[in-house]
Amino acid sequence: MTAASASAVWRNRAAATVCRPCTTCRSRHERAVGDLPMSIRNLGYLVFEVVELEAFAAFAADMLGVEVQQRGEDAVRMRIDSRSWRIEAQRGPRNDVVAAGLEVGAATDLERLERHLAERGTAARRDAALARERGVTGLSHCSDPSGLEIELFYGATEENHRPLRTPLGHGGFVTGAQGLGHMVLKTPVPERSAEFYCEGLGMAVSDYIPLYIPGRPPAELQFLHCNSRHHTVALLGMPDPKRLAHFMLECRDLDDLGRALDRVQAADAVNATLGRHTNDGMLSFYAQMPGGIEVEIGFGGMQVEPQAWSVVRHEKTSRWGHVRRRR
Ligand SMILES: Cc1ccc(O)c(O)c1CC[C@@H]1C(=O)CC[C@]2(C)C(=O)CC[C@@H]12
Ligand SMILES: [Fe+2]
Repeated sequence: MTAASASAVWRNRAAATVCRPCTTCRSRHERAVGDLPMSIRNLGYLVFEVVELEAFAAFAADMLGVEVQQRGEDAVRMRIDSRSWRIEAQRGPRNDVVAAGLEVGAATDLERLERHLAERGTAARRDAALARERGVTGLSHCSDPSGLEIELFYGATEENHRPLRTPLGHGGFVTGAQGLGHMVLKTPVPERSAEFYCEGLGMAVSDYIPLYIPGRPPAELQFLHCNSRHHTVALLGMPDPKRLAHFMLECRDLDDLGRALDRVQAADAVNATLGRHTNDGMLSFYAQMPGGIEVEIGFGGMQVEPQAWSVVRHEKTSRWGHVRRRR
Protein backbone atom coordinates (compact mmCIF):
# COMPACT_ATOMS: atom_id res chain seq x y z
CA MET A 1 0.00 0.00 0.00
CA THR A 2 1.41 3.41 -0.89
CA ALA A 3 1.63 6.18 1.68
CA ALA A 4 -1.04 8.17 -0.17
CA SER A 5 -3.53 5.32 -0.26
CA ALA A 6 -2.81 4.47 3.40
CA SER A 7 -3.69 8.01 4.44
CA ALA A 8 -6.81 7.91 2.26
CA VAL A 9 -7.85 4.73 4.05
CA TRP A 10 -7.29 6.44 7.38
CA ARG A 11 -9.35 9.44 6.36
CA ASN A 12 -12.22 7.15 5.36
CA ARG A 13 -12.04 5.50 8.74
CA ALA A 14 -11.70 8.72 10.71
CA ALA A 15 -15.30 8.62 11.91
CA ALA A 16 -14.81 5.23 13.55
CA THR A 17 -13.22 6.10 16.86
CA VAL A 18 -11.24 3.28 18.41
CA CYS A 19 -9.50 4.48 21.49
CA ARG A 20 -7.72 1.48 22.88
CA PRO A 21 -4.32 0.28 21.72
CA CYS A 22 -5.34 -1.40 18.50
CA THR A 23 -2.95 -2.68 15.86
CA THR A 24 -5.54 -2.30 13.11
CA CYS A 25 -6.04 1.44 13.40
CA ARG A 26 -2.52 2.05 14.70
CA SER A 27 -1.15 1.02 11.31
CA ARG A 28 -3.08 3.90 9.74
CA HIS A 29 -1.02 6.66 11.32
CA GLU A 30 2.35 4.95 11.15
CA ARG A 31 4.50 6.62 8.53
CA ALA A 32 7.75 8.49 8.28
CA VAL A 33 8.27 12.21 8.89
CA GLY A 34 8.25 13.98 5.53
CA ASP A 35 5.61 11.67 4.09
CA LEU A 36 3.15 14.50 4.26
CA PRO A 37 3.74 17.68 2.24
CA MET A 38 4.12 19.69 5.46
CA SER A 39 5.06 18.99 9.02
CA ILE A 40 5.68 20.77 12.26
CA ARG A 41 9.40 21.24 12.93
CA ASN A 42 9.61 21.20 16.73
CA LEU A 43 8.04 22.05 20.08
CA GLY A 44 8.66 25.79 20.32
CA TYR A 45 7.07 26.83 23.60
CA LEU A 46 4.75 25.81 26.42
CA VAL A 47 2.21 27.88 28.34
CA PHE A 48 1.15 26.81 31.83
CA GLU A 49 -1.53 27.99 34.20
CA VAL A 50 -0.56 27.70 37.88
CA VAL A 51 -2.25 28.76 41.11
CA GLU A 52 0.97 29.47 42.98
CA LEU A 53 2.77 31.49 40.33
CA GLU A 54 5.49 32.83 42.65
CA ALA A 55 6.37 29.35 43.94
CA PHE A 56 6.41 27.97 40.38
CA ALA A 57 8.70 30.77 39.21
CA ALA A 58 11.01 30.33 42.20
CA PHE A 59 11.26 26.58 41.57
CA ALA A 60 12.11 27.18 37.91
CA ALA A 61 14.85 29.66 38.81
CA ASP A 62 16.32 27.85 41.83
CA MET A 63 15.91 24.20 40.81
CA LEU A 64 15.95 24.12 37.01
CA GLY A 65 18.35 27.01 36.54
CA VAL A 66 16.38 28.85 33.87
CA GLU A 67 16.10 32.62 33.51
CA VAL A 68 12.79 33.90 34.88
CA GLN A 69 11.35 37.26 33.86
CA GLN A 70 8.31 38.79 35.50
CA ARG A 71 5.60 39.74 33.00
CA GLY A 72 3.14 41.96 34.80
CA GLU A 73 1.47 40.82 38.01
CA ASP A 74 0.13 37.52 36.78
CA ALA A 75 2.65 35.95 34.43
CA VAL A 76 6.31 34.99 34.12
CA ARG A 77 8.34 33.97 31.11
CA MET A 78 11.37 31.71 31.11
CA ARG A 79 14.39 31.67 28.83
CA ILE A 80 16.47 28.55 28.38
CA ASP A 81 18.29 29.44 25.15
CA SER A 82 18.53 32.16 22.51
CA ARG A 83 14.77 32.49 22.08
CA SER A 84 13.19 35.42 23.89
CA TRP A 85 11.12 32.89 25.88
CA ARG A 86 10.30 29.17 25.87
CA ILE A 87 7.99 28.71 28.86
CA GLU A 88 5.26 31.02 30.12
CA ALA A 89 3.35 30.55 33.36
CA GLN A 90 0.16 32.47 34.00
CA ARG A 91 -1.68 32.76 37.29
CA GLY A 92 -4.81 30.61 37.05
CA PRO A 93 -6.67 27.68 38.52
CA ARG A 94 -5.75 24.85 36.19
CA ASN A 95 -2.25 23.82 37.34
CA ASP A 96 -1.62 22.33 33.89
CA VAL A 97 -0.29 23.07 30.45
CA VAL A 98 -2.82 25.28 28.62
CA ALA A 99 -1.14 25.75 25.24
CA ALA A 100 1.71 24.25 23.23
CA GLY A 101 3.48 26.18 20.48
CA LEU A 102 4.50 23.98 17.56
CA GLU A 103 6.89 25.61 15.12
CA VAL A 104 6.77 25.45 11.35
CA GLY A 105 9.42 26.70 8.93
CA ALA A 106 7.92 29.84 7.45
CA ALA A 107 4.75 31.61 6.29
CA THR A 108 3.99 29.28 3.38
CA ASP A 109 4.45 26.20 5.57
CA LEU A 110 1.84 27.54 7.97
CA GLU A 111 -0.57 28.17 5.09
CA ARG A 112 -0.08 24.66 3.73
CA LEU A 113 -0.54 23.13 7.17
CA GLU A 114 -3.74 25.15 7.72
CA ARG A 115 -5.11 23.90 4.38
CA HIS A 116 -4.10 20.33 5.17
CA LEU A 117 -5.82 20.48 8.59
CA ALA A 118 -8.95 22.04 7.07
CA GLU A 119 -9.18 19.18 4.54
CA ARG A 120 -9.10 16.80 7.45
CA GLY A 121 -11.84 18.67 9.31
CA THR A 122 -9.72 20.63 11.81
CA ALA A 123 -10.17 24.39 11.60
CA ALA A 124 -6.99 26.23 12.62
CA ARG A 125 -7.73 29.92 13.14
CA ARG A 126 -5.30 32.78 12.46
CA ASP A 127 -4.86 35.12 15.39
CA ALA A 128 -2.71 38.21 14.84
CA ALA A 129 -3.25 39.50 18.39
CA LEU A 130 -2.12 36.20 19.90
CA ALA A 131 0.88 36.14 17.53
CA ARG A 132 1.91 39.57 18.85
CA GLU A 133 1.41 38.42 22.43
CA ARG A 134 3.61 35.34 21.82
CA GLY A 135 6.26 37.35 20.00
CA VAL A 136 5.93 35.43 16.74
CA THR A 137 5.23 36.56 13.17
CA GLY A 138 2.32 34.26 12.31
CA LEU A 139 0.13 32.02 14.44
CA SER A 140 -2.84 29.78 13.84
CA HIS A 141 -4.47 27.78 16.61
CA CYS A 142 -6.68 24.73 17.02
CA SER A 143 -7.42 22.10 19.68
CA ASP A 144 -5.95 18.62 19.84
CA PRO A 145 -8.40 15.72 20.40
CA SER A 146 -7.99 15.98 24.19
CA GLY A 147 -8.78 19.71 24.06
CA LEU A 148 -5.25 21.13 24.44
CA GLU A 149 -4.71 24.41 22.58
CA ILE A 150 -2.16 23.91 19.81
CA GLU A 151 -0.55 27.08 18.47
CA LEU A 152 1.11 26.59 15.09
CA PHE A 153 3.57 29.41 14.52
CA TYR A 154 6.57 30.72 12.61
CA GLY A 155 8.91 33.67 13.05
CA ALA A 156 9.82 33.51 16.75
CA THR A 157 11.82 36.25 18.43
CA GLU A 158 15.51 35.57 19.07
CA GLU A 159 17.39 37.26 21.91
CA ASN A 160 20.83 35.88 21.25
CA HIS A 161 22.45 39.23 21.92
CA ARG A 162 22.66 38.42 25.61
CA PRO A 163 23.47 35.30 27.64
CA LEU A 164 21.08 33.66 30.09
CA ARG A 165 20.72 35.42 33.42
CA THR A 166 20.57 32.77 36.07
CA PRO A 167 21.81 32.84 39.66
CA LEU A 168 23.02 29.25 39.30
CA GLY A 169 25.14 29.26 36.18
CA HIS A 170 24.19 26.65 33.63
CA GLY A 171 25.78 25.15 30.52
CA GLY A 172 22.44 25.44 28.77
CA PHE A 173 19.85 23.11 27.31
CA VAL A 174 19.68 21.04 24.13
CA THR A 175 17.26 22.97 21.88
CA GLY A 176 17.85 24.31 18.33
CA ALA A 177 16.35 22.05 15.68
CA GLN A 178 15.29 19.63 18.44
CA GLY A 179 13.04 22.27 19.99
CA LEU A 180 12.50 23.00 23.65
CA GLY A 181 12.25 19.39 24.84
CA HIS A 182 9.30 17.00 25.01
CA MET A 183 5.85 16.79 26.53
CA VAL A 184 3.90 13.70 27.57
CA LEU A 185 0.14 14.19 27.25
CA LYS A 186 -2.58 12.09 28.82
CA THR A 187 -5.48 11.56 26.47
CA PRO A 188 -8.77 9.69 26.81
CA VAL A 189 -8.70 9.14 23.03
CA PRO A 190 -5.14 7.98 22.24
CA GLU A 191 -5.88 6.74 18.72
CA ARG A 192 -7.55 10.02 17.78
CA SER A 193 -4.67 11.95 19.34
CA ALA A 194 -2.09 9.88 17.46
CA GLU A 195 -4.02 10.42 14.25
CA PHE A 196 -4.08 14.21 14.87
CA TYR A 197 -0.35 14.50 15.59
CA CYS A 198 0.71 12.10 12.81
CA GLU A 199 -1.78 12.50 9.97
CA GLY A 200 -2.67 16.09 10.87
CA LEU A 201 0.65 17.61 11.94
CA GLY A 202 3.04 15.23 10.18
CA MET A 203 4.72 13.61 13.16
CA ALA A 204 5.87 9.96 13.08
CA VAL A 205 5.85 7.11 15.57
CA SER A 206 9.19 6.31 17.18
CA ASP A 207 8.00 3.45 19.38
CA TYR A 208 5.42 2.11 21.81
CA ILE A 209 5.76 1.06 25.46
CA PRO A 210 2.99 -0.72 27.38
CA LEU A 211 2.32 0.58 30.88
CA TYR A 212 1.09 -1.68 33.64
CA ILE A 213 0.08 0.23 36.76
CA PRO A 214 -1.35 -2.02 39.51
CA GLY A 215 -5.07 -1.40 39.98
CA ARG A 216 -5.43 0.40 36.64
CA PRO A 217 -6.40 -0.80 33.18
CA PRO A 218 -3.34 -1.49 30.97
CA ALA A 219 -2.30 1.62 29.08
CA GLU A 220 0.22 2.43 26.40
CA LEU A 221 2.72 5.19 25.67
CA GLN A 222 3.12 6.26 22.02
CA PHE A 223 6.31 8.21 21.31
CA LEU A 224 6.24 10.61 18.35
CA HIS A 225 9.02 12.55 16.61
CA CYS A 226 9.12 15.44 14.16
CA ASN A 227 12.91 16.04 14.10
CA SER A 228 15.96 14.21 15.44
CA ARG A 229 14.73 14.38 19.04
CA HIS A 230 13.54 10.82 19.76
CA HIS A 231 10.18 12.13 21.00
CA THR A 232 8.72 15.60 21.05
CA VAL A 233 5.23 14.42 21.98
CA ALA A 234 4.35 11.23 23.80
CA LEU A 235 0.74 10.14 24.28
CA LEU A 236 -0.42 8.23 27.32
CA GLY A 237 -3.81 6.62 26.81
CA MET A 238 -5.42 7.49 30.11
CA PRO A 239 -8.31 9.83 30.96
CA ASP A 240 -7.32 12.59 33.38
CA PRO A 241 -8.55 16.17 33.81
CA LYS A 242 -4.85 17.16 33.88
CA ARG A 243 -3.49 16.83 30.37
CA LEU A 244 0.22 17.06 31.12
CA ALA A 245 2.01 13.99 32.48
CA HIS A 246 5.32 15.88 32.35
CA PHE A 247 7.55 18.03 30.18
CA MET A 248 11.27 17.47 29.70
CA LEU A 249 14.27 19.77 29.44
CA GLU A 250 17.61 18.27 28.33
CA CYS A 251 20.84 19.58 29.86
CA ARG A 252 23.87 19.95 27.61
CA ASP A 253 26.20 19.07 30.51
CA LEU A 254 25.83 16.03 32.75
CA ASP A 255 26.99 18.09 35.74
CA ASP A 256 23.98 20.41 35.38
CA LEU A 257 21.68 17.38 35.68
CA GLY A 258 23.66 16.24 38.75
CA ARG A 259 23.51 19.65 40.38
CA ALA A 260 19.77 19.93 39.65
CA LEU A 261 19.30 16.50 41.28
CA ASP A 262 21.15 17.74 44.40
CA ARG A 263 18.91 20.81 44.63
CA VAL A 264 15.64 18.96 43.96
CA GLN A 265 16.58 16.25 46.47
CA ALA A 266 17.33 18.89 49.12
CA ALA A 267 13.89 20.40 48.45
CA ASP A 268 12.31 16.93 48.79
CA ALA A 269 10.74 17.29 45.34
CA VAL A 270 12.03 14.16 43.55
CA ASN A 271 9.14 12.24 41.92
CA ALA A 272 11.28 9.53 40.28
CA THR A 273 14.91 8.71 40.91
CA LEU A 274 17.74 8.92 38.40
CA GLY A 275 17.34 6.35 35.64
CA ARG A 276 17.87 5.63 31.95
CA HIS A 277 14.93 5.19 29.60
CA THR A 278 14.80 2.18 27.31
CA ASN A 279 13.78 3.91 24.11
CA ASP A 280 15.77 7.15 23.87
CA GLY A 281 18.50 6.17 26.35
CA MET A 282 17.89 9.45 28.19
CA LEU A 283 19.50 9.70 31.61
CA SER A 284 16.99 11.60 33.73
CA PHE A 285 15.05 12.14 36.91
CA TYR A 286 11.61 13.67 37.56
CA ALA A 287 10.78 16.57 39.86
CA GLN A 288 7.50 17.89 41.23
CA MET A 289 7.00 21.58 40.54
CA PRO A 290 4.46 23.69 42.49
CA GLY A 291 0.96 23.01 41.20
CA GLY A 292 1.86 19.33 40.83
CA ILE A 293 3.42 19.94 37.41
CA GLU A 294 6.07 17.31 36.74
CA VAL A 295 9.32 18.14 34.97
CA GLU A 296 11.88 15.63 33.71
CA ILE A 297 15.48 16.82 33.71
CA GLY A 298 17.44 14.84 31.14
CA PHE A 299 20.86 14.39 29.63
CA GLY A 300 22.26 12.53 26.64
CA GLY A 301 19.15 11.46 24.76
CA MET A 302 19.71 9.41 21.63
CA GLN A 303 18.81 11.16 18.39
CA VAL A 304 16.86 9.52 15.60
CA GLU A 305 17.36 9.90 11.86
CA PRO A 306 13.72 10.41 10.83
CA GLN A 307 14.09 9.11 7.26
CA ALA A 308 15.85 5.94 8.44
CA TRP A 309 13.72 5.18 11.49
CA SER A 310 11.79 1.94 11.94
CA VAL A 311 8.98 1.73 14.48
CA VAL A 312 9.76 -0.57 17.41
CA ARG A 313 8.18 -1.67 20.67
CA HIS A 314 9.77 -1.80 24.10
CA GLU A 315 8.70 -3.93 27.01
CA LYS A 316 9.96 -1.69 29.81
CA THR A 317 10.02 2.07 30.38
CA SER A 318 13.53 2.19 31.88
CA ARG A 319 16.75 0.20 31.58
CA TRP A 320 17.30 0.98 35.27
CA GLY A 321 16.20 3.50 37.89
CA HIS A 322 13.24 5.94 37.67
CA VAL A 323 11.81 4.52 40.89
CA ARG A 324 8.65 6.50 41.62
CA ARG A 325 7.79 7.73 45.04
CA ARG A 326 4.24 7.63 46.31
CA ARG A 327 2.80 11.09 46.91
C1 LIG B 1 8.99 5.43 29.18
C2 LIG B 1 9.51 6.80 28.94
C3 LIG B 1 10.52 6.98 28.01
C4 LIG B 1 11.05 8.25 27.78
C5 LIG B 1 10.55 9.34 28.47
O1 LIG B 1 11.01 10.57 28.26
C6 LIG B 1 9.52 9.15 29.37
O2 LIG B 1 9.09 10.24 30.03
C7 LIG B 1 8.96 7.90 29.61
C8 LIG B 1 7.77 7.73 30.50
C9 LIG B 1 8.06 7.72 31.96
C10 LIG B 1 6.92 7.50 32.93
C11 LIG B 1 6.90 6.06 33.34
O3 LIG B 1 7.65 5.27 32.89
C12 LIG B 1 5.87 5.66 34.37
C13 LIG B 1 4.48 6.20 34.05
C14 LIG B 1 4.56 7.64 33.74
C15 LIG B 1 5.00 8.38 34.96
C16 LIG B 1 3.37 8.34 33.36
O4 LIG B 1 2.30 8.15 33.86
C17 LIG B 1 3.72 9.37 32.31
C18 LIG B 1 5.21 9.24 32.10
C19 LIG B 1 5.49 7.85 32.53
FE1 LIG C 1 9.80 12.03 29.32
